[in-house]
Amino acid sequence: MAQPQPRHSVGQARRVFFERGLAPQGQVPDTILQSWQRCQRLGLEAQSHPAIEPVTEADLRRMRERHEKLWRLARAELEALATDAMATGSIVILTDEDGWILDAEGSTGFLNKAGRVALMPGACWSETQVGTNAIGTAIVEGRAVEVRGGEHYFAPHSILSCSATPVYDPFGHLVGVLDISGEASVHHVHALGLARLAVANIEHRYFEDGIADAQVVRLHHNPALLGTAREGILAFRDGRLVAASQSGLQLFGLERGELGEVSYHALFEQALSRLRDDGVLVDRHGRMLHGHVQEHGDDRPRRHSSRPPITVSAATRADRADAPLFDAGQDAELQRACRVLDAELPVLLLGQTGTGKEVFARELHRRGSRADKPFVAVNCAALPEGLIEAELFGYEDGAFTGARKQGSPGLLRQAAGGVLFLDEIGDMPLALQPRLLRVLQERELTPLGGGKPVKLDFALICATHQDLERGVAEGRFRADLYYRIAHHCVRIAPLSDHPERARLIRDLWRRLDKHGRQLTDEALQALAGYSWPGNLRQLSACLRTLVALSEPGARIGPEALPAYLRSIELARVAEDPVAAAVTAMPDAGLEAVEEAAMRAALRACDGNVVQAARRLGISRSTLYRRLGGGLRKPN
Ligand SMILES: Nc1ncnc2c1ncn2[C@@H]1O[C@H](COP(=O)(O)OP(=O)(O)OP(=O)(O)O)[C@@H](O)[C@H]1O
Repeated sequence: MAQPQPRHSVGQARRVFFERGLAPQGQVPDTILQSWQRCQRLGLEAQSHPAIEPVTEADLRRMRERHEKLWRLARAELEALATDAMATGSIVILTDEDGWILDAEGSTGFLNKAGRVALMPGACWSETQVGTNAIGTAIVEGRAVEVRGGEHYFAPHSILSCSATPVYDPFGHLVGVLDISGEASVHHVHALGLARLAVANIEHRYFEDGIADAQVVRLHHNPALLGTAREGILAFRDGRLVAASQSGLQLFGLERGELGEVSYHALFEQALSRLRDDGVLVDRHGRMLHGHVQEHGDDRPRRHSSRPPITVSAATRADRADAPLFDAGQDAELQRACRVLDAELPVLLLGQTGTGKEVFARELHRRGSRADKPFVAVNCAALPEGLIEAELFGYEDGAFTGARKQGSPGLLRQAAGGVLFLDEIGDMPLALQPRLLRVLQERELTPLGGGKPVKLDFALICATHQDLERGVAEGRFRADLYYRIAHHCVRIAPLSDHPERARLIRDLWRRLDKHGRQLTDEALQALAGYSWPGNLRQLSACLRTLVALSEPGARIGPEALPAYLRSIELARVAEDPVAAAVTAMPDAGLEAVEEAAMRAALRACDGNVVQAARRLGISRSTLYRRLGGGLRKPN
């Protein structure tokens, strides 16, 4: 990164370089000196006015059209930065990958001043044409660069102070530059940091369109940062890392040039299915990362894409070996909701991901009067926005490009007589909400592309993990649709709030295992002590894996549990001193965390191995093996 230099030393450095032909080592940042040397080799004349010819309005329009994606994804950042820039008398600039300025916004006063040196839309600020400047030099260097006053190669540009950060697409290709420029006489301390943050947001948005034929993984040590620009995003195609965000690369100490070279197994110890099932994945350094997998290219972020976006099925059978479990409270909820549904009124299921909303909806279908008719489940978050309308409402022959020859009846008609389950209703695009509302009110549908209105007959269950009331308050969800679907709400509690997790685990275990496998008390205690952020989905996947990996009749102890249960959560079960030791080292590898937990437990138990092992829920021999000699033997 360019270091700010006192102005007098730049003047001196210019004299040394341009008049005496020597390298002013240490007087300007190396980046600037190297750029001056490149410009000199090109024969640029520093005291002259560079010839910058902005393109015509029509060419600029075409250029913007060609870079529509960059412009669209950068729009929100440009607008936000332009407001700040106005207040500080500076401007924000977006260029393409060659330095052609697509947009400049901010302080009108400074826009005029910058225009006098052709820092304006339609001009090209590549280093070869304009000499050392933040935009052009950032493109050459491939990283953020600050160029202040006299550090610009051409003397007339010394009125500018500019901070530029290149923008890369997920595959590591340079797509543009975001620059903040202002008066050279003012030191814009935060400009480079602001440009970097804005670019991180833009690059993050590039992944919203998905990556075709790739599995996109979003990860972070801290689950609270998932969904923000700080999460690491990695995309794998055929087991190879083909795309990544800057934070994704940083997480593994990788360079952009390594995209396409690194295999999944070089980065992770566990299979990707672990992340899908448990919401956590251990990497090659033993670090536990939280996150989720987004399957194959789509135009919106997906949740739980392991499930197909649309399924049409018959009612589930109650006598299945893995039939769901409902406690007395849930059973009462089911009975009430069943009556509501049979009265042709909609039911809304609310709950965190994996709490069992779809399982609950299927059970409602099974118990209700429409059990012999189809159950049509639509995951609104997993369907591309452009397809939701056609899939739901159907279309006539040739209604839009790509439409099937003979048209499609749409899912609303396919649900005829049965139950339509709209999962993730909170992700229903705003533009489609009035149409859905109309259909729900009129129970009649006119397919896309025209045709006769058709009478509809289905019972509606909606589900979401989102706070829809907040969605209404923030204008993301229509109030009239909300009141229509939220007639009867059922809240499904997260596992962390379950009052009797141990009993639930025992009951689930009995359902899953028919061959006498037993969980030891320690294992049960550890399982019940964990908060299960992925709820029943995570717990159920964990128990199924334990059954699959053990022999009939086996006793399953804590050593068989997944690593995330054996370390951090065991420590939490074991109360404060241990939990404190573990939470104090959020970035440490798993082994180090486990060891810290063991040592803290030993200290808390005054060196008594038996007590410490019990407290941690692990065997004495494991504690001896891991901590070696020097442990006090029990009497
Ligand atoms: N009542 C239950 N009994 C047993 N297992 C259950 C139950 N409910 C859910 N599960 C387990 O959890 C998994 C996830 O449930 P489900 O798909 O219904 O969750 P969800 O709340 O709809 O999740 P999402 O919001 O992510 O779509 C199920 O596949 C099943 O393994």
